[in-house]
Amino acid sequence: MLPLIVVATPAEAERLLDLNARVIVSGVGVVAAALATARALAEQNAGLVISAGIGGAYPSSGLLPGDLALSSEIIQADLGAWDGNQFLDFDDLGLSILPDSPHTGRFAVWAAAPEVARRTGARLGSLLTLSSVTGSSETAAFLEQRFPGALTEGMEGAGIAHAALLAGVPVLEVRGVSNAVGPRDRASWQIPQALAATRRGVAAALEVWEEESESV
Ligand SMILES: O=C(O)c1cccc(C(=O)CC[C@H]2O[C@@H](n3cnc4c(=O)[nH]cnc43)[C@H](O)[C@@H]2O)c1
Repeated sequence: MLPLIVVATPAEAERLLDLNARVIVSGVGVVAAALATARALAEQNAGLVISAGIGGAYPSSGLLPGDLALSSEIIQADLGAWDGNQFLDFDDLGLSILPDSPHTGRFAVWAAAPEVARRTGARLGSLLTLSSVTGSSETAAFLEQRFPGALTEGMEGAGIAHAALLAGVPVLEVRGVSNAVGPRDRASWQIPQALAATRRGVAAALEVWEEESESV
């Protein structure tokens, strides 16, 4: 079973097409990503799902454009309710993303993620998914405080993880850092460096997956 790689845009797919995996382009955002992943897994099963692409790094992570982040956990960070200026998450609200069991939108990942991080020198930590790009230092600080140790944000990971969970397939998120999370400064985004980092992470994940598959 080939691994499935899900990216948001054709530019993110371009550098991955020669790898030994099926690559699909979902479109941007958590819903587009979930739907595309669910459809792809229904068409053809996969042994591993990789959510890959560029992302923003939280200032306290110390990550810079061109660096690589891998998920130890994938968190759907904007699930909840505002009560005045207090944010209540699904734990507080007693809500679940699943119909018949508790799940707050914090997704466990593939057990080999630490090995991929070791081989690449990537940082391993929580990767957040949001429906919009954070555009202020205040919001970045709020998210860092709610999710201590969070490395990056993107817009697709949790949707891909949700579809993978329903299909019973392990998932990993790989983000090459293109920008710092904070005030919008699109001109400073370093996309080629981020795409190169993404490829490095995905290639290492496939290497580990192939070794694991050969040993069983
Ligand atoms: O602000 C703009 O002008 C603009 C123009 C083109 C693209 C964008 C995006 O925001 C792309 C979102 C896309 O890239 C991922 N991404 C990259 N950096 C971040 C971030 O700091 N926060 C959230 N998502 C980010 C995301 O996964 C999307 O696929 C903006």
